[in-house]
Amino acid sequence: MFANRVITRGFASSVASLAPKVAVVGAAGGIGQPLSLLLKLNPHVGRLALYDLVNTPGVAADLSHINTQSSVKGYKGPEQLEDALKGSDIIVVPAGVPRKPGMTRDDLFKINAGIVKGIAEAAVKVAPNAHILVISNPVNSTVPIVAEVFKKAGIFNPKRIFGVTTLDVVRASTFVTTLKGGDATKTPVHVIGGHSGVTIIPLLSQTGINFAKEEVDALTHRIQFGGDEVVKAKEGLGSATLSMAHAGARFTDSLLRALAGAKGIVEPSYVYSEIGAKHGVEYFATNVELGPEGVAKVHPIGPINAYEEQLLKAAIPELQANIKKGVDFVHQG
Ligand SMILES: NC(=O)C1=CN([C@@H]2O[C@H](COP(=O)(O)OP(=O)(O)OC[C@H]3O[C@@H](n4cnc5c(N)ncnc54)[C@H](O)[C@@H]3O)[C@@H](O)[C@H]2O)C=CC1
Ligand SMILES: O=C([O-])CC(=O)C(=O)O
Repeated sequence: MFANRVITRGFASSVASLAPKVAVVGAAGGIGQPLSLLLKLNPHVGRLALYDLVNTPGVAADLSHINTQSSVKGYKGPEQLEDALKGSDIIVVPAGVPRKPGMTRDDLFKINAGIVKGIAEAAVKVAPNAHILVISNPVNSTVPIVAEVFKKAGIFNPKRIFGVTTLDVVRASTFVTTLKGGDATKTPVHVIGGHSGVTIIPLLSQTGINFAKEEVDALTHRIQFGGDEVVKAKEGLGSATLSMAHAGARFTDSLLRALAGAKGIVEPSYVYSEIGAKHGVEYFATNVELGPEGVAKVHPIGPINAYEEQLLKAAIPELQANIKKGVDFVHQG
């Protein structure tokens, strides 16, 4: 259900329509700009609010000339953050610094933790019912940061906070079909765990495809470290932006459709999870069925083989440490 439905008139239309509001925080960045473009093209978006510390008036002016139904408004600087978020149904957060070669996602914590915490605090004030889609790394820690800010305010709703891990399944489908053939758009791969290195656990046994042991090793490594391929290729100029914009737009589109009542929409996401709790972690990525309230059902891991059991075992201590770091940051910071 949309948190903040309002009636507005669509572009060039005399018919009043419901207008879900999506805010993008970090909208002028490498992910933010193409993501905002894809959202401007999405017919389910009614109002697009673009927030960043810099350049958003220009990005908004540019996108506003596209003849789709949604309105676009730019907001710049901390004094405009609350106005940008106010009344949002969905807040997508690709704000913060990206990796350079040699860095881990956890190395970004120092800068990005404070950025994400500040955005969550503003959301608590002006958009307490918004669904928050966290892209900023390290996702394993930034999702707990958002959750703890909402818990502190006494309004935590686990159905509304998502770590966007869609890029992991997008990559997994691409890499599997590159090796084995087939249509990547019709070859889903269940990827569970978190969003960094060994915490990314592809469940290749669930694809129904036969792999040799060396193929499983190579694919697992490539899916776990796909982000590093892009960081290396960009030679210090950042990490994945275009593929991430696609992944973020896909997740936002799925959620918008589910909020509007569409059934059977399943996307992977790193969420507060009873499935995770069984393995000793509060947050865990698995397939999630989306519904009118956000998370409708967190799907179980499903059958896994001995190889994947080992991957899971290796992931848990790192995930626990990443989650604790995020939780502690909110209570100490
Ligand atoms: N979840 C995932 O699968 C992925 C996550 N990422 C992460 O997304 C984040 C953004 O990456 P890029 O767009 O490439 O970086 P970028 O540096 O190109 O853009 C980041 C934007 O955030 C803005 N920003 C900084 N502080 C802000 C604040 N307090 N409020 C609002 N905006 C603020 C900057 O001005 C900049 O425009 C990084 O942390 C990166 O690691 C990147 C790829 C995939
Ligand atoms: O690798 C990075 O730092 C960005 C990211 O999360 C990804 O591409 O999966």
